[in-house]
Amino acid sequence: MECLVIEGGNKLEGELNISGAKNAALPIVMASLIGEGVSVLDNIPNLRDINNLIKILKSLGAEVEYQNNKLKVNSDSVNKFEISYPLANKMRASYYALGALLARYGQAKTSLPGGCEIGSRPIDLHLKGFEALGASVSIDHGMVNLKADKLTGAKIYLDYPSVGATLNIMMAAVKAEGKTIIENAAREPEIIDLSNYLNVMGAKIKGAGTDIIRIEGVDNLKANDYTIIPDRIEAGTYMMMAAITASDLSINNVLVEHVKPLIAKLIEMGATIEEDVNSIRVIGNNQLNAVDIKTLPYPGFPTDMQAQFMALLTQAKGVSMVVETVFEDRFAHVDELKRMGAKIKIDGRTAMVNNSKLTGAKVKATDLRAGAALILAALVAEGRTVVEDIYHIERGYEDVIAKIQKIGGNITKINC
Ligand SMILES: CC(=O)N[C@H]1[C@@H](OP(=O)(O)OP(=O)(O)OC[C@H]2O[C@@H](n3ccc(=O)[nH]c3=O)[C@H](O)[C@@H]2O)O[C@H](CO)[C@@H](O)[C@@H]1O
Ligand SMILES: C=C(OP(=O)(O)O)C(=O)O
Repeated sequence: MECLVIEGGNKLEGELNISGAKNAALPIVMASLIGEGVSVLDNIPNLRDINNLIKILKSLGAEVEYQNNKLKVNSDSVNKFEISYPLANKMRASYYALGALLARYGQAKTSLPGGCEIGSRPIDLHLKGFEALGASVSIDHGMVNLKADKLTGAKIYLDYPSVGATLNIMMAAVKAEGKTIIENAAREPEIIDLSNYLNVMGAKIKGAGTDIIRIEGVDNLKANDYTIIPDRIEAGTYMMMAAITASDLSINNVLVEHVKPLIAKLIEMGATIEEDVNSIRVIGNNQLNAVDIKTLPYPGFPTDMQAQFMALLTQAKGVSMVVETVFEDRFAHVDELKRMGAKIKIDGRTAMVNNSKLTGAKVKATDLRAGAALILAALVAEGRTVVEDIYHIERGYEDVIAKIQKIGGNITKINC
């Protein structure tokens, strides 16, 4: 097993570059299967999830080359439409094969997806959407089966603005006959990124980024090249890293509008923020104030930043309240932070966080963002922290060790 070893207490300084967005890259890579021919996708982060996705694409018969953050996909050789359990259960995004394969081949079969264990994470909204477009849906022995001789546009109201359901239904609908309208759609930047890519392949999608998405079906999509947006959650994590260590960091290759909810909270806490066109400088200090947050769909405070922000709140003066509304079970990091001395009390979906002195300990990354929160806590803790189960962190943070070392953090990977 590999672990991270972090010695806390260093001030960080300098600049770092943000990688392409995992949660945009995953659906976009899968959507490359819809376009006929070869797509070259740029700014694809080198992550465990992306490498798993490449295995999935190859298992379906696609030709894939990946080098220097560029991914070339030739979708024309796809000749299988089923993803096995060991491939699907390693990641959430395996379910995007449902929308993509249904659109291009009228059939798809996959085991129910994996991903971070942060709640029950059903896919009922995805399946209702596919059914509304005319697909038959069945679940046998844990495998989801979709079949459609023909897809027809429909009006689909999502009970909740699910990111995955919006992306999946958007993919399935691009070649459906007639018009599809997705109401109460998710508005995350990753939805806009997928819509832009599908549109450069010839799709007719309007309204991505608002809660009503309109799709006019077309006969065919032709593969095209595309560059993925920067990762707002990776950017946010390094913003919190500057604040928790009371350091001065410049974070480059960020779309500032995507991290506005985080900027607002850091300013409320008393950090100094300087915004430029594509970069943000965060200057922390030792006098941060307690604040409250409630996670919400975009443009609210992102649930994918809740764990990292909670680590930061342990260093604020006073008591902060964190309410998690998106996932019903996303506080697994609390017990691990408590091992490091964090004073946090949980009541249902609410956590009360007190100012705490953190000390290094042996902890485990229970999921991706929990792992990131532990790195943040360890960088400010007294002494040495050893983080286990770091494969979760490698699902979502490209070159995390090199990036933190570059700005002066004492972090290494060991066999443990
Ligand atoms: C790969 C990826 O992009 N993952 C992101 C995506 O996950 P994911 O797409 O799984 O998240 P959703 O937006 O779908 O989930 C939000 C809520 O809706 C519920 N739900 C969802 C679908 C469904 O069919 N039925 C249902 O009840 C979920 O259980 C959850 O409580 O958006 C989340 C919310 O921003 C992020 O935390 C994840 O990092
Ligand atoms: C929850 C996350 O990922 P996934 O949906 O892939 O599990 C995340 O990126 O924080």
